[in-house]
Amino acid sequence: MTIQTMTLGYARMGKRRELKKALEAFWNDASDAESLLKTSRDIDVENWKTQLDGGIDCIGVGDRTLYDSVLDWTVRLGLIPPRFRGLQGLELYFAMARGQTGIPALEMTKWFDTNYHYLVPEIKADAEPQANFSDFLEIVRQSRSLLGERAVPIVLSPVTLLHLSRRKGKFEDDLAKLLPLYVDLLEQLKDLGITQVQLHDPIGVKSGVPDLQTAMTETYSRLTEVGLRIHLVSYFDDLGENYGWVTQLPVAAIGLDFTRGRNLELLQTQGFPADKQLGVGMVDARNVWKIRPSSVRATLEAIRTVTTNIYLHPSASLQFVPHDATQETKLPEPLRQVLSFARQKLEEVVLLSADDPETALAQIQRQWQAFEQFAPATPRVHERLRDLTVSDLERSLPYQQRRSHQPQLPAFPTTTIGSFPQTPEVRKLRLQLKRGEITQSEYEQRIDAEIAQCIELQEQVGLDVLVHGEFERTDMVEFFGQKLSGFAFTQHGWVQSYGSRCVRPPIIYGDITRTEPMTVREFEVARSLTSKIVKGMLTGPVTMLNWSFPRTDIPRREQAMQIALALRDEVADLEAAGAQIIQIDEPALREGLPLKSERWNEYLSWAVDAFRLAAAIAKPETQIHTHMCYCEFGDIIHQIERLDADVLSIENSRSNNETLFEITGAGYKHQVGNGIYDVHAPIVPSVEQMVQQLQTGVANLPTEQIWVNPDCGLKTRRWQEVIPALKNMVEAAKILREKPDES
Ligand SMILES: Nc1nc2c(c(=O)[nH]1)N[C@@H](CNc1ccc(C(=O)N[C@@H](CCC(=O)N[C@@H](CCC(=O)N[C@@H](CCC(=O)O)C(=O)O)C(=O)O)C(=O)O)cc1)CN2
Ligand code: MET
Ligand SMILES: [Zn+2]
Repeated sequence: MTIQTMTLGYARMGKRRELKKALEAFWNDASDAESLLKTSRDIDVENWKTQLDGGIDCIGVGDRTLYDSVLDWTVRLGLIPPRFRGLQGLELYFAMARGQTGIPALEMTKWFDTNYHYLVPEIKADAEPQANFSDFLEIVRQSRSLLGERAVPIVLSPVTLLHLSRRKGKFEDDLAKLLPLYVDLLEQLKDLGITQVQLHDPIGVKSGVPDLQTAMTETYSRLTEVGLRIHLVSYFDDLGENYGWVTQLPVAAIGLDFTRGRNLELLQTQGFPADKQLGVGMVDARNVWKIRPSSVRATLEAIRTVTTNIYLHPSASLQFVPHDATQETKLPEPLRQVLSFARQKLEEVVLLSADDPETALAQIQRQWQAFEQFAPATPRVHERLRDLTVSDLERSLPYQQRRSHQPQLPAFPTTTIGSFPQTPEVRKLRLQLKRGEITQSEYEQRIDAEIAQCIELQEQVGLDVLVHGEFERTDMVEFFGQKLSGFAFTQHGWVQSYGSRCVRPPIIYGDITRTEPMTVREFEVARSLTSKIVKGMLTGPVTMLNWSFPRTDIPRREQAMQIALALRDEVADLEAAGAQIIQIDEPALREGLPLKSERWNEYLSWAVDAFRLAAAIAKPETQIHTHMCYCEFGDIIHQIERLDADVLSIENSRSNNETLFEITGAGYKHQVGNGIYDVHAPIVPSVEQMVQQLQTGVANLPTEQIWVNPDCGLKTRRWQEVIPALKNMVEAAKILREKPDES
């Protein structure tokens, strides 16, 4: 019998990133709300058609968003923090996402272990949420006119929403406030003729969530009374210790991720209730590789021995992969043949549901064989890794001893995180180079002019440690991917990171090697233009891995170590070129932490080792900085210490110094740059605000441990925001130098 197929959400930006362009035009007052909303609707319709034409039986709808879908539910549920009261409509929505002068945005953080960021709902104890689901109902109505019965609304579960929120009240009180609103929503969907809904509840895969069983039991008992078929969907890992009771919840169907974690094992050992349907997420929505025929065949067979009452879907929303691999005509054919982006994932789900998928699977098997002959293998890398010893991961002097050999700077030294505005002009240069309209040497000359301007500006502003500005980089990961062999990069492989911002994650397809220095030229240009210290800037091995699409045939650890070797050589080259300070960014280190704490140690042990392998070659005189953003550290602070970076700069400004408290509470002894302004909001922070932030630092850390910097790179900002903001920041540092104790 043919199996039913379903999708759990689709890429949101449009095939040519139409939404990004529409959003940015709207924010820049170059277009109106009408045309923004039209673009968004058009993308939705296009996506629905793609899924319909792809032969999907049940199409997830309602996940389209103008910024972030968690924010959408926050607004629909009327969970508006008091500082936004008085605002309405799109103005309210974008103020919550991006802030307004005097009104800070909601905090932004990572969506589980992905590079997608959501806005954290804030719920006061006395919140009285008033829901308005009209936009969602309108989307559902539109989808039904095109898709009819196939449209299945995607709803974010109140349990996941609350667990991801900053809350002041008791969990059960907050849940009790939300449940009637959700019941109301399902009633209204039912009135539209809807018979089934997806409730996305990924929180169930995290370990150690308190009172989850009570909350989910209460939620699904209430919601199921409305009389719709509820698909409870979980993804990103297995249900772990929750498997037993989750599968007994009063819902019609449960979707599980069979690409990560050990759901198959749980299914085999604990069974699956005969009265429920099992959603099988077997096509990996988080990576770009085609299915491996032997492995999907085995998984499907194993599942079928437990239950045959199944439907098939990708392992999660397809928002995490680009649109269409057939567009990547510049990639070598043997590689392109084994790539699967969103459109190909649909094909895979459909082919697996067919009565006899064998012919198609055999063809995919042949494509994999051709790929394996083609992918680069470099024995030298394996030899180098095999020959490593413990001392290769160790700086030659401990922190306290090497510190005095390193650059001596004024108290509260000021610096930036690396990037400066990526203006349309800089991007255009790259486009011109790509089209052959300018030569490589013209391109470099123009980049060097940007560097020169940036150095001059930093001197004028009075920063202590300068950077070259990263103008030559499309993105901190893609840039290195383009320089290293073993990485492939795409032309159109965009995925949303947050709001209108997208990334093109490179694809790791072979052993990784560095064929030449990657950053030395621009570093030298910058250094030649100033007598101040210029920091060398690198992206760390774990971040490169986590923000790429990795290979699935060798462990992630090995891939991280290969990248680390390449970076180690780069660190040595930067030092040789005169770098006294080198920053190795690891913003994705924390994001890669497994969702289950019992797997943390395994991950952290190799992740931290990879960083150390890259950094430890530095001489004691060289100061190693690292930078992390959008994460909490409290629970992994000892592993952060083990990185043994001399200076750690952290994102902080949107989360009220919590990260700083976590660090100081744990007695962190190395230097810390507590990000004192939020670079992701288009706002210039005042001197007073930054002095205040710094004073929080002073109250918690000895002065000699404190650095002064923004909370992340400035590439998304405009010069007119950056210049006054940095001037204010330097001014704030000066005030602290003069009278550190006064407020
Ligand atoms: N990989 C990654 N993940 C990250 C971050 C990060 O920096 N990198 N930072 C954190 C926040 N996330 C971010 C993600 C993306 C961007 C960002 O600025 N992305 C740019 C794209 C960067 C890029 O590749 N730019 C290309 C230009 C690509 C482009 O749009 N080209 C145009 C032509 C040029 C033009 O007309 O503008 C086209 O192809 O149509 C370049 O500089 O060369 C964007 O969305 O606008 C910022 C932060 C967490 N995760
Ligand atoms: C997402 S972390 C960014 C670090 C990088 N050096 C930059 O300044 O953009
Ligand atoms: Zn950052």
